[in-house]
Amino acid sequence: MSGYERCPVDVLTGFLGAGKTSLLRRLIAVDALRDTAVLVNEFAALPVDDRLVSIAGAPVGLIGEGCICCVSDGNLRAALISLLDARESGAMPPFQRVLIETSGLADPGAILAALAADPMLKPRLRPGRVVTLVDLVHGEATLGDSAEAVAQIVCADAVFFTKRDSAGGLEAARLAATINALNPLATIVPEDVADPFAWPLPGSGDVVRSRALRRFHAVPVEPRHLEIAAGLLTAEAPIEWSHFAAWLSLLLHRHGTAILRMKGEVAIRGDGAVSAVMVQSVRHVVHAPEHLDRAEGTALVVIARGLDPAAIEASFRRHVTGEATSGGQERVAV
Ligand SMILES: Nc1nc2c(ncn2[C@@H]2O[C@H](COP(=O)(O)OP(=O)(O)OP(=O)(O)O)[C@@H](O)[C@H]2O)c(=O)[nH]1
Repeated sequence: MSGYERCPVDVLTGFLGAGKTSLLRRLIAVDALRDTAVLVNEFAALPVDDRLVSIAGAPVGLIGEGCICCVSDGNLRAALISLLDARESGAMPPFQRVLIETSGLADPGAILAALAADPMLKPRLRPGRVVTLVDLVHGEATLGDSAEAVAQIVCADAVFFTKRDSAGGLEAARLAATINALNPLATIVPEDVADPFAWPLPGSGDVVRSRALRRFHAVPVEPRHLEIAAGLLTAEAPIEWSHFAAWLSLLLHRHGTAILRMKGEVAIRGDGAVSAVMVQSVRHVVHAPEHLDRAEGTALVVIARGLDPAAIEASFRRHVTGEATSGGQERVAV
């Protein structure tokens, strides 16, 4: 039997692009993840969050491709067991807490329910806190059209608003009212708090959570993400930034509401040298590109709703890389 007590599992969730990785990086910077094993899950195949968090110097584990709540919960289970075994054998530092960053489409209620029911994990882990990030710029639209975002609110212990610098106080007040109606048990963490996991919650966390989970199961949310699909854009050679920027701007202008998220690295051709940037968009909003130390090649994940990723790829090849397409029909007219 292990000499460790049951380890709390905290869950950091929030819809695509809500700011989960950014918060993780800030927590690392203020040393709030000391003694914490971090597991990161991506919906799409490219683990770019690993690279982003690695920039901030944290050890992270990745839980494969897919969304842990409904595609690969076996992966999450295996990752947790190997973490705990490594801690017991001394192969890992003696962490006191596990923090799971879910994919933007995860249903955290399903994750916690699966962990609580697992005979191998139950004696070694206990539920911690679910913190749901809500993006003030896109939160209202997302809660209006995405069952996944609603599910993330419904099982939150705490909700933390992000992108306050890009939105007014009115959005915060409106969203707080919506959130309160969806989940009156969720505490809205004040904006100046650095670590929402450390903000005190009213009452016992376990009592609050079990009530929240009951409430969650009463809500008819379809946890499968059938109409959402991810694609990967790659290029054999570094690309011309101006071509890429023009293509992206037209694509988002025309299909911004269908393109939920784009994230990844673009290798750019320069004067005799290749540079690389991390490019991100959330719906139609493109965030400032972040320069990377080294170029590993263009690899961009696109997550779209109701738009075939193969058509986006065909458009990208035609307008940006100039590479021949494999005969896919180009339905994304940009
Ligand atoms: N203006 C502003 N931008 C932010 C803030 N937090 C995050 N962002 C930007 O929003 C984009 C998405 O942030 P991420 O931290 O990658 O979001 P995420 O939730 O991890 O995204 P997924 O893993 O794809 O679901 C990035 O370009 C961030 O720089 C914020 O508070 N203000």
